[in-house]
Amino acid sequence: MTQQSKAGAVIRGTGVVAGLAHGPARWVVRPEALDPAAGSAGGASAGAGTAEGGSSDAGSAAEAGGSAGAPAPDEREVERGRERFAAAAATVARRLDQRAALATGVSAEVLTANAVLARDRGWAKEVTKELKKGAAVEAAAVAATESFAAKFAKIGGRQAERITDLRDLCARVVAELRGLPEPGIPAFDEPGILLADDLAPADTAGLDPALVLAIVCEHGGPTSHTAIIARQLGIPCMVAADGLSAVADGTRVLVDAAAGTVTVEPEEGPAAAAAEADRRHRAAAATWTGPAALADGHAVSLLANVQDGDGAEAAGAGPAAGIGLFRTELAFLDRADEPTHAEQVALYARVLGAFPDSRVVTRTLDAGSDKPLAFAGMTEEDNPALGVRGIRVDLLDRGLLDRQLDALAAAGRQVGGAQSSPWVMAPMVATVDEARDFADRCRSRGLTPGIMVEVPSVAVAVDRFLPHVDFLSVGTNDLTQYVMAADRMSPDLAALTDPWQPAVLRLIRTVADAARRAPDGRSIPAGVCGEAAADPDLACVLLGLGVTSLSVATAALPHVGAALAGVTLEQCREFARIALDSDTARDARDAVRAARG
Ligand SMILES: C=C(OP(=O)(O)O)C(=O)O
Repeated sequence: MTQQSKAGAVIRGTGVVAGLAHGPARWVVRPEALDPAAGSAGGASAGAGTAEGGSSDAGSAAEAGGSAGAPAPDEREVERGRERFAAAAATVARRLDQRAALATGVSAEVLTANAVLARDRGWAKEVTKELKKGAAVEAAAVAATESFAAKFAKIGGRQAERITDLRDLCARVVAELRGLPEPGIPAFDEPGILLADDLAPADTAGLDPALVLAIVCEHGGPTSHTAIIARQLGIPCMVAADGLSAVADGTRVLVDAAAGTVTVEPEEGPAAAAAEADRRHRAAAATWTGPAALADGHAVSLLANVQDGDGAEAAGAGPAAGIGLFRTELAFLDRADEPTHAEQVALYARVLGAFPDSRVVTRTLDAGSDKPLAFAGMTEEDNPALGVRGIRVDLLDRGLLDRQLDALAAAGRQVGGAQSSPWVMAPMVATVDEARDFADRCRSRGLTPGIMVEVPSVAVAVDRFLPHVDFLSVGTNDLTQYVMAADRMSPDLAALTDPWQPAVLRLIRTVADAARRAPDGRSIPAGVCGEAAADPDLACVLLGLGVTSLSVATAALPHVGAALAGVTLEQCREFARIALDSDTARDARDAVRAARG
């Protein structure tokens, strides 16, 4: 750990909002109140002024977790503790409501959701249970919180990411019980980089982007509230930055959220220049309105990735030229039963209707691995990323894919016009047989068939697949996972699953070259719809490699569009040459970034 504090040391994490920032580190101080031991009946009531325990009962105290050694209380003491907790939680909830009223969008929603959590009856009940075991009210609050945190951690996923919200609420309630000011963000007297174990939503929602240049958390995940709000505020953000605690408050750092790095005490001149260049790029993005084109006038097909009707309509209202990836499985993740034909038609028609005159690419259900669908009939597997997922689910239930294609064809007929023969692609295709079978089933319904290029077998032998399909779309997230043999979900392997890996870029070039020279003199569209396309520098490289479209999250469109507007096709080709000529992902990124300036 100590070596990470040295000048030039690099801490790695996961970037969740791209951007670069340079400035002094400012730590959020963790409230000591969250240490259960500090809140026990014997030692935690400082400030609150009362010892919640009463008569002695060693047996119940031993069971009390945070209250070990505390005597069993009488009913009045339990009631007093319950009332004090309820009053403190109500005060915290009221303050959150007040802040929600001043906030907008996701920030307001998050603050309101946390106010609701502060009033949660289950939490209060658990606190009473702890009080009855003899815990002081603060220890009871901490123990009840930790009991829920353990349950959330067991459930995992998004629920686990709510642990931070819960602990933050608990810290606020304990501070209130002690008569102390609420814990939170330090005062910024100059712009700086906010560092934290993990940020609480109540903190993130009130951040001033003029002062907080970037956020780096030692913990947290890409879908945590911190990430969501940072994205809304446009603040570069990194999570899972292992070893961050070794960076002392006040140390100057350079955060590169796109690369997922924090450099401790970097060389001042280059760091300041890089941050300034990034600030310029972001300012250009703020004013970019499309349509996408290169500086030499070459039009670029810049499309949106969506997952439901709302997302499609939001994309339709912006500069996207269409939809390059509609992830249908994400629309049904919470469904126990397969959506009916009518439900599917309604959803697909809404998405197709968002771009009545342009391309909308629907991906058939990519169920499995990190996106389990309850109704897809999958069983638990030891190695789900290499198991039954995507088009392979057809092995379990052939009807599922057919019914989805039927619904999409019906939606296309309903919307009509340019959408009467919707583009549809299959995920996880690995063999020519699968591609041919999928294409036949699409064509028999009047659909336009394509496949994702995400299994290396397709990229390596792409010329054998081209005769069967009308378009290709490279899913760089999975392609990188499978080329590098590195789980895309593992934060420890983030350096391997970096889409700048030259081996991945070489495969993309192979695919783009082959698609341009498809059989029968055809030129088959070959786009990229993975996260790689949302990195402005890498987007330039991908165009230089010859891909025909880029599809990115709607929020990333202006960043990519503005970057493309600043370069010519010849420059993109040069960036591609530089990247392909690199030995490592980091070298490729650094060299292209330096060339782009
Ligand atoms: C776009 C992709 O698919 P997913 O939804 O699995 O990220 C990809 O793998 O790049």
